[in-house]
Amino acid sequence: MIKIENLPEIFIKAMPVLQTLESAGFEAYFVGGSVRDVLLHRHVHDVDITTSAYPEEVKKLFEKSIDTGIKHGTVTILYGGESYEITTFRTESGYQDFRRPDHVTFVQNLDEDLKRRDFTINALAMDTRGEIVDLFDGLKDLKNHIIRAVGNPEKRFHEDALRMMRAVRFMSQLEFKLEENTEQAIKDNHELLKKISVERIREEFVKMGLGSHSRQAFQIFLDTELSEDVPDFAGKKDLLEVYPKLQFSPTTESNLWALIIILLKVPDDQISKFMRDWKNSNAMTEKVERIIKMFDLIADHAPSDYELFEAGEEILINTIDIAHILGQPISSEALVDRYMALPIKKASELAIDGRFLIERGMRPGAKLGHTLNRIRELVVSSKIENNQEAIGQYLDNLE
Ligand SMILES: Nc1ccn([C@@H]2O[C@H](COP(=O)(O)OP(=O)(O)OP(=O)(O)O)[C@@H](O)[C@H]2O)c(=O)n1
Ligand SMILES: [Mg+2]
Repeated sequence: MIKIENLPEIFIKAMPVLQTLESAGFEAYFVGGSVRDVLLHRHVHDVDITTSAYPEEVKKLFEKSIDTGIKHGTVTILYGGESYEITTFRTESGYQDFRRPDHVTFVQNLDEDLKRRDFTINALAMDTRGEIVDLFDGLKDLKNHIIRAVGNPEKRFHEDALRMMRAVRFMSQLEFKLEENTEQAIKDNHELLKKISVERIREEFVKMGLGSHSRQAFQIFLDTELSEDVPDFAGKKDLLEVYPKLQFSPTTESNLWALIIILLKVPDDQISKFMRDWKNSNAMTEKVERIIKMFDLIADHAPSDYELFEAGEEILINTIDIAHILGQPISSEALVDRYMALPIKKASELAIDGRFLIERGMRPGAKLGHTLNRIRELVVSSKIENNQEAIGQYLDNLE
């Protein structure tokens, strides 16, 4: 049996939680992503715990708990300033709608619980001594970089169709290959994805897009036809085929969307609909629209100082990145240098505000706003210095 020495701090901190459960006569293990990631020497972001104790029994053992998903056997407990999800050993039965179990059945042993998990690499458990429970050769698949469904892949995808998206997401994040039968089952069942909420699909899609092997994973996302069952992608395979052939991958969520929108040739007036179809936030939509606008602008002409200012640092960097990914010849260094040399980079850095104009006798209203904009433009393009004296002089000359 393999045993992990030198467990990361996050496990050490959680150990008393497992020990509390064990002392009360229950079994308890770390399970899922945390065990996989520690074995891969990847950062462990949270630990999930599975136990033979029923939710009510778990709650009795800890002072503070929250009923996060008590129907599904999950309680969140607070311990040592951290929160932990503790889920009772369970199987899932009766997946009428391919999404969520109709009801869960608690089971008395770990084996039954591990059997209903998605992939072999996610079906590993670790006990309080750091010993690994590996019923489905998950360790071998970890070593060989393979994503393989636990048992019958068809069954696993019928239980929860999102798992098909999780497969390509893990390919991208972990740089793993998809086992043949698992891939075939996705090809045969991709349509089940239509039953899954867009929010859940989006989460996996973004993780796939931002993983280190996103272009390879994207190819499988297309080959398996999963792409036919997500919003606005159906029938667009020829346009999306460009993605896996790109030189680089996007590194921000906004750039992932901007890139997809550019590849799909979504017209400007349809971008917000596209973003809404994917249930993106208004803030994300606005950012993506600004990046695409700047991308088009840069393709059309060398931006003025004021256009650089209006874009702002984040949009500019993202736009340069997109141009880079798409192999567009732009002088990114020169653009960044010019941006860095702008006299002001934010509207709030202007030496005057509306009050300054009012004190000089201007009445609040449209004209004041217009004057303020004009001054900002002149300051940004270095035609007036950014101080009250120089701006005052400019206003004197206007009168
Ligand atoms: N559709 C799903 C979702 C989750 N799981 C199981 O629940 C564990 C925890 O799920 P989750 O936190 O969503 O994924 P992780 O594998 O932990 O990956 P991440 O690092 O993204 O959290 C998984 O490892 C897997 O064993 C599953 O079988 N089927
Ligand atoms: Mg997890």
